[in-house]
Amino acid sequence: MAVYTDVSDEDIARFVAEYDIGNVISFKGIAEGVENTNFLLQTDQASFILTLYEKRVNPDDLPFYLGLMDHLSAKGLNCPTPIHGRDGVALRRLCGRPAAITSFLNGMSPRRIMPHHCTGLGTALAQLHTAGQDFDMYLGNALSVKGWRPLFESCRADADGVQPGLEKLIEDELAFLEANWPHQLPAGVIHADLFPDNVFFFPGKDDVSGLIDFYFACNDLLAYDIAICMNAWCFEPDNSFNVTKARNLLSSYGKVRTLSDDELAALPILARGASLRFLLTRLYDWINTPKDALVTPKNPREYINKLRFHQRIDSAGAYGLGEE
Ligand SMILES: Nc1ncnc2c1ncn2[C@@H]1O[C@H](COP(=O)(O)OP(=O)(O)OP(=O)(O)O)[C@@H](O)[C@H]1O
Ligand SMILES: N[C@@H](CCO)C(=O)O
Repeated sequence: MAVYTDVSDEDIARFVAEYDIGNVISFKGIAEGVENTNFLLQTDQASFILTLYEKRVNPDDLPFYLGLMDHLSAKGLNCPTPIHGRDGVALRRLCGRPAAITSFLNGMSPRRIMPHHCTGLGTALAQLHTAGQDFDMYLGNALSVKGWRPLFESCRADADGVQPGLEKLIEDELAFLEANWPHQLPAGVIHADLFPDNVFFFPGKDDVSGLIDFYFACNDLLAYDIAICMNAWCFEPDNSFNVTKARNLLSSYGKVRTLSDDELAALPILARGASLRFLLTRLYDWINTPKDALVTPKNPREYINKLRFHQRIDSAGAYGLGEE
């Protein structure tokens, strides 16, 4: 569960009085999610999400995230819209934490991922990249190549305790990625955490109905975001790679934003980087989450398997391209 900060009825009534969104009729903590405290807030006008930003979010980065959601919503992308108070301010404080209200999105994240979900995902991801091109704020990716080594150093001593040989696997992979990372590819705003729990669909529909959780968004290589999605969406629970899902993702993306030959050629290395990034953050959480914590850390081993898969790939053809 993820309600780290308790908010009383009086606190919420006082907070909502700063906005023109009606009177509170219900207010409930949301169990899903691990990073921030989220509440479903219903007023006599509409439903909203109230988020209190917890430790992992740097408060200095919040204007970027909220500004980006404002920008993308204005461009017609279905993402949470920050609600501004009567004074025009969207980012406030509640119970000692930075807090904001955003619009509630209907739809559900898919429980079982089917190939058609990956088609919708590719379209939505390319729309996000296109809509983000003229966003005028910049936030570097703290979790790209330069950030991986310090993260590794902070948990390398415990790596082999999670899986024998893991320290060497990561050390070798880091050295490879640091030497070969394709820094020159087209860049822009990326979501950077577009896992199935952050993508909504209406039942029986192929198109994405909404994207949420922009709190890892940043400026980085656009194709790196595709690699993150490929890892999160195109492997089956038994760790096998589903080439149909990958083909659907890449081909629907390409219909909205053309992928250059250089981006396509770089996909295997980007996918290795995307595997290492989530392997490292999961490894860190696995080692550092107290046993009695309210949240269960995600298993890093899943990303060892993904990394090993991409290490064996030498061209993007293995991801289903050219097979349509
Ligand atoms: N704008 C929204 N509309 C509808 N539901 C939302 C919205 N924002 C969040 N939720 C709900 O709250 C849950 C948690 O949100 P979110 O994923 O942003 O939390 P988080 O703590 O940042 O989690 P994580 O980083 O682990 O994915 C979502 O799974 C979804 O059910
Ligand atoms: N999506 C991340 C966790 C939330 O940021 C993961 O699966 O490791």
